[in-house]
Amino acid sequence: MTLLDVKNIDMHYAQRPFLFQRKQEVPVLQKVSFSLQEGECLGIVGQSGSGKSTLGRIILGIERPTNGELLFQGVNLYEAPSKHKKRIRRDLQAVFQNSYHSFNPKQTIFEILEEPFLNFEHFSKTERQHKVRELLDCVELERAMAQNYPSQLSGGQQQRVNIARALALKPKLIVLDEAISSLDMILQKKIIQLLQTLQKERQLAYIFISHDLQATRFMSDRILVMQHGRLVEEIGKDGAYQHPASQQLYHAILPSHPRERKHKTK
Ligand SMILES: Nc1ncnc2c1ncn2[C@@H]1O[C@H](COP(=O)(O)OP(=O)(O)OP(=O)(O)O)[C@@H](O)[C@H]1O
Repeated sequence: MTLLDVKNIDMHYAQRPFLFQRKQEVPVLQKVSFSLQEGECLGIVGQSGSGKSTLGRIILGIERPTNGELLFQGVNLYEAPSKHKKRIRRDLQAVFQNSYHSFNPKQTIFEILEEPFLNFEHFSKTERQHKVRELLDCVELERAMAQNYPSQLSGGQQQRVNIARALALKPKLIVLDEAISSLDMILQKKIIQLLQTLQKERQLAYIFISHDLQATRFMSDRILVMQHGRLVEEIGKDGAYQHPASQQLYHAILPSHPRERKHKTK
């Protein structure tokens, strides 16, 4: 079943071309349309500045597009009455790249993870403690870590806390914007495996935004390639890269062995 329908999204920002010049409307997204099925992982790749994060913010309801429609389970995200919006906010969560900056450093991990329940549920303290323990188990973090502060955790552990927080309200879709980019290769693999397990267990859908084609390919059922604010190609799981923008991204991946690198640049 279709979870998300993105229809003809345009986004313009007012930018000053040069100092002291009058602001002009610059198109950052143009006629972006796609849909996402329940439980699907859709990758969005593109070079820096192609509009990936802007699109992610629009999907999350953080920014309103200049034109176009966004339907979440058939409900228009920007026109919905507040009761519906609250429901959509639960179902739509995000994990961003810089995990540390998304925390209040004065809160313990327990306080960070109990917050969604305080905001959206009427659980007792004991129920919240139980739920936080469940979340820590889910992302394979020690329960004792609940008493720590974010600064006492490694980057990988912080990103697990972020994923746990995103999972708290049992969402239907998580937008992962460069969510593994700041981690080393081994941690990236572990987090991808964790995300894939959670996806299967919970029928979760992901939008996996990245400039890393290799990681996105590994993670996604389908990939959309963006260039200058437009979707220029859709690639299936084992599909070939046809568009020059996709090929450029593909050729930017350095194979691990120098012999393969030589072969690839031919
Ligand atoms: N609030 C804003 N005001 C003006 N311009 C903006 C704003 N946000 C983004 N832009 C512009 O929109 C374009 C796309 O930015 P965006 O961050 O969406 O790209 P991206 O593909 O996610 O890049 P990266 O991979 O580097 O994060 C850029 O040229 C950027 O300068």
